Amino acid sequence: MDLWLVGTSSHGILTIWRDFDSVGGFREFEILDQFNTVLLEESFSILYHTTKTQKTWGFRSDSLIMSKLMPLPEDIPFFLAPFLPTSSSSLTPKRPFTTLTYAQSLDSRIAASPGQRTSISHLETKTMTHYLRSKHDGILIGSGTVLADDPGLNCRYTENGESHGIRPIILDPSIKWDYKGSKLEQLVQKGEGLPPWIITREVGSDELSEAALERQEYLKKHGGKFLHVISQKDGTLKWSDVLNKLSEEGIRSVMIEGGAKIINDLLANSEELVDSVIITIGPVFLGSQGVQVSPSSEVRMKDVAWWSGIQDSVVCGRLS
Ligand SMILES: NC(=O)C1=CN([C@@H]2O[C@H](COP(=O)(O)OP(=O)(O)OC[C@H]3O[C@@H](n4cnc5c(N)ncnc54)[C@H](OP(=O)(O)O)[C@@H]3O)[C@@H](O)[C@H]2O)C=CC1
Ligand SMILES: Nc1nc(O)c(N)c(N[C@@H]2O[C@H](COP(=O)(O)O)[C@@H](O)[C@H]2O)n1
Repeated sequence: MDLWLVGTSSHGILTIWRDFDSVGGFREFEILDQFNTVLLEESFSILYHTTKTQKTWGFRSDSLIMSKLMPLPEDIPFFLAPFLPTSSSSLTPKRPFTTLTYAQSLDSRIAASPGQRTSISHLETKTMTHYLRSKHDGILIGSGTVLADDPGLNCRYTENGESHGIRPIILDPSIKWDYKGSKLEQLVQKGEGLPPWIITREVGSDELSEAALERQEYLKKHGGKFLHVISQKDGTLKWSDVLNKLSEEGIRSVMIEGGAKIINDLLANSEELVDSVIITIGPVFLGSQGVQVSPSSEVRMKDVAWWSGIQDSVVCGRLS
């Protein structure tokens, strides 16, 4: 369990840091998030009163309930509209409408180091991400991301009080990730998320490790599903096959969030598979140890539009 430190700045913004080395107290801090204090949930109120007096306070991560999202900036729906799936998207069953979307630093990194969950987006653009989730049937990430981030992959944006169930889809060909005990499982148990689908390569059960078979059984028992795709000679899966499989399963739109391997592959090779690209850019340099987005060759975007908010900018476009 991590220790957390909370403090307010003079202009009333609550900042949450995570103890970096977990030993010897708070020596180095990773700034996790900044919340406008009025947006905090009830459970934060004690912390809020404590921090209001400029004191700091340590608490345990299991008592950290995520803040509510911010109100969505009014101009965001209009700005994003040309890049979103519509009700007539993907009526042809070949593949879903596919949005590639992620948050990056100024030096094109999506995490501070491999395997480290790193907050780049401001609460405002995080809210935009949840709005995007509300417009898609599925959200896809790779095994590297699920293992590093233990993400929630649900949609917390509500419209007229209605919530949207988005299907978490994980490209995990060798079933490395364990659903048991994950944040995703906790959300499903609370009725705040859907059980995930796992895309694996089509192999006989004798080719899977004992641990992978156990993970598979557990998830199947708890509402998850495995989608098998025939791999190429090098063991990788063709994106057209992956998307085709999702389409067969009724997914009409999917947002692909990462990580780096997946983003780099799709940017380099898949202009005919990706309909929109939506990138949040946060004002931070994550440094040369960071996980880099940089496709193997030049890629240009067309139909480009920019939006700027409190802290971040967002660029949307299509691959040319
Ligand atoms: N800032 C942001 O918006 C985001 C940041 N991230 C960060 O990205 C990092 C993870 O990135 P990365 O390590 O590159 O991992 P990825 O999430 O891209 O997963 C890579 C793995 O996915 C599987 N995979 C990918 N493509 C294929 C394919 N075509 N066929 C078969 N399997 C495939 C492979 O799994 P296997 O090895 O099991 O065969 C591969 O090793 C994390 O630190 C995370 O925090 C992630 C998403 C968004
Ligand atoms: N939009 C965005 N901004 C960041 O700063 C991020 N680090 C990410 N990461 C992606 O979001 C997933 C986490 O989602 P939950 O909030 O846990 O549902 C993570 O797995 C990355 O795909 N995104």
